[in-house]
Amino acid sequence: MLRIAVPNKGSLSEIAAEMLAEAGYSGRRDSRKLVHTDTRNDVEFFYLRPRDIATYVGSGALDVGITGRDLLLDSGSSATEIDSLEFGDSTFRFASPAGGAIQELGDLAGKRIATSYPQLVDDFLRARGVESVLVKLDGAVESAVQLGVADAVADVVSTGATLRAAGLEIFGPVILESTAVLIGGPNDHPGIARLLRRLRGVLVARKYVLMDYDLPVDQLEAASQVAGGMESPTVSPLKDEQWVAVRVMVRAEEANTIMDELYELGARAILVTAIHAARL
Ligand SMILES: Nc1ncnc2c1ncn2[C@@H]1O[C@H](COP(=O)(O)OP(=O)(O)OP(=O)(O)O)[C@@H](O)[C@H]1O
Ligand SMILES: O=P(O)(O)OC[C@H]1O[C@H](OP(=O)(O)OP(=O)(O)O)[C@H](O)[C@@H]1O
Ligand SMILES: [Mg+2]
Repeated sequence: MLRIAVPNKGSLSEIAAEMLAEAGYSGRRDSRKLVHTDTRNDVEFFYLRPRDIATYVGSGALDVGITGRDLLLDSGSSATEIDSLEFGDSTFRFASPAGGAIQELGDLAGKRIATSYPQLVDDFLRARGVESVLVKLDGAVESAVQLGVADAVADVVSTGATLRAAGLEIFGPVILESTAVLIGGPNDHPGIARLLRRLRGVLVARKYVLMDYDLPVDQLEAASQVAGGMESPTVSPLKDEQWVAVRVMVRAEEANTIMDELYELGARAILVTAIHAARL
């Protein structure tokens, strides 16, 4: 049985659960349950704090996990990133009082930096030869400057609203671009490849749509240039031999542009439908 660590709370938990459901796995019904077995798919889910997931996976206690790249790097665990899961994006940045004395990385030398990600920040500063004092806090680090326990902060920034509200301003280089990731450890479980295929399938299903249309047969080459499909378009005969029916997968964001171009080539009855699952 494949043992999978998933976030039990926080920014990543809901989307991770949705993604696993779309990938065909059953999940816990009660949010206080910490373990759920999906016997049909031969997997066991462990609902853990996202910050702890890399520790469990890196030690081999669990086979794979879903967590944030920033949390993985901060954990110091030997777990490694298998793939990005394309949600939970955030940027990790330094911030200091707007218009104050700390404006660039070098200004942090000898200063106190509040963060919940001390390992991540320490690795970053060390690699650049900056020596600062890290003040480890559990959360709400933006208040640390106002309250006098730090001179600057290093934290997750999404919209930037929290920083602004605390009178802080981003400065210096990007510490990390983070996203939710699938991580693995020492266990080489055969179920990992299947899980990965399913999760990638969910990402494809979200990104692509199916497009069906009728086309004058002499326009087939031109239409294939507009939308070539994954391997090649599926072409079916119609009763009227001057026409064919064509089916292709296209990127959802490009669907309308492609419909416009196909229409101009003479395509008619162009239909777009959602894909519920995919294996490429
Ligand atoms: N707006 C956001 N705030 C915090 N974390 C975010 C945000 N957007 C994405 N993330 C990512 O979510 C992960 C942090 O999740 P975690 O559950 O530990 O913290 P949280 O969402 O801040 O929850 P809490 O602070 O209530 O424990 C990190 O990988 C982080 O990059
Ligand atoms: O850029 P923004 O969109 O404002 O989001 C970023 C803020 O959100 C998170 O805090 P969270 O709400 O998780 O509280 P915490 O600091 O207690 O973890 C993060 O730590 C930042 O403070
Ligand atoms: Mg938080």
